[in-house]
Amino acid sequence: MAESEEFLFMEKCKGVNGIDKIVLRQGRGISVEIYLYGAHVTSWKNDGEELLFMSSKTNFKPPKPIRGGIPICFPQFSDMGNLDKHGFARNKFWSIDDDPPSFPAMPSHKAFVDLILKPSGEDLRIWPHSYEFRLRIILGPGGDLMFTSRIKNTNTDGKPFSFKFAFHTYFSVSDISEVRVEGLETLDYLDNLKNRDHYTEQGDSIMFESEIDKIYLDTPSKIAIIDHGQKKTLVLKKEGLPDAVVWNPWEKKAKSLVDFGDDEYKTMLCVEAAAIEKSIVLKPGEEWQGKMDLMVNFSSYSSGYLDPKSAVL
Ligand SMILES: O=P(O)(O)OC[C@H]1O[C@H](O)[C@H](O)[C@@H](O)[C@@H]1O
Repeated sequence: MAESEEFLFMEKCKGVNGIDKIVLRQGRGISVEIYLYGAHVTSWKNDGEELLFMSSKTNFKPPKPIRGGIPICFPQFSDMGNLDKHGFARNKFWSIDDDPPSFPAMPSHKAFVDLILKPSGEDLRIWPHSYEFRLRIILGPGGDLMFTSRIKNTNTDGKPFSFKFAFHTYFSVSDISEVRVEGLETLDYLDNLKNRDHYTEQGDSIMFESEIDKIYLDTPSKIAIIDHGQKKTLVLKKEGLPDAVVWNPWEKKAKSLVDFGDDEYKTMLCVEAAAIEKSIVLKPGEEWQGKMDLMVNFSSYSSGYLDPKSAVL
């Protein structure tokens, strides 16, 4: 292929308000957009169809976080600490890591980017720890979206640090009343709407008819979001992230969020791969790794998606 015709698997460009953006592409309507502000994925398309929810009211104005897509919560989750809600990683400008230490990549993984976040002098006053947070985002040839998150303690004062973490994914759904989530039934959870008290989920797959904000504990490595309205199933696979948050603000809370449309709760669902209940603790020199893969299948049949023998995965 002539150089001028070369397919661009990765492109750097400008997004809303001139913020640097990376686009990963695989052809056939398969693409991902990532803002360097927050290392925030704002779009994931397969077959031309958008799979992530973005609020029509988000304004892409730092230091406010972007509402929708995939924000990263680090080193704090929610208000479980003294930092700003969900920590600072989603409000920082990340850099492209042009010289990432090598770690396994499949030869077929041509659409990828390595990002890095390190603290500035001012950041160290807010959270007095040195770290290197490396994030590799890969768009597979079939449209799978894969994240590897690596956080290293680079403190020179000999001190460990601890943190919580979440990939706060906002999935786009056709109609929240037509959606069910499989993989979380019968699990223990902390209910954010009830003082984070401990409960056990009953019954079958999770369905939605009111506000939900739960931290499921020790969850399986695969969770399926089955959208009957759109005949699609989104599968979330994870490693190193034992917990899973499920959030939908529903009508009343949606109205109280300035960057969220009043009716938009009907077309989104957050299912967040996370490490919350037990903080991760790293000594100087130690590194933690957490992975999340997202896949879509355009059919909403059965619960066979979580069967290890299923052809889907
Ligand atoms: O409004 P944000 O700071 O982005 O947080 C949005 C939501 O994130 C998580 O899902 C939390 O469990 C919720 O309690 C919170 O409301």
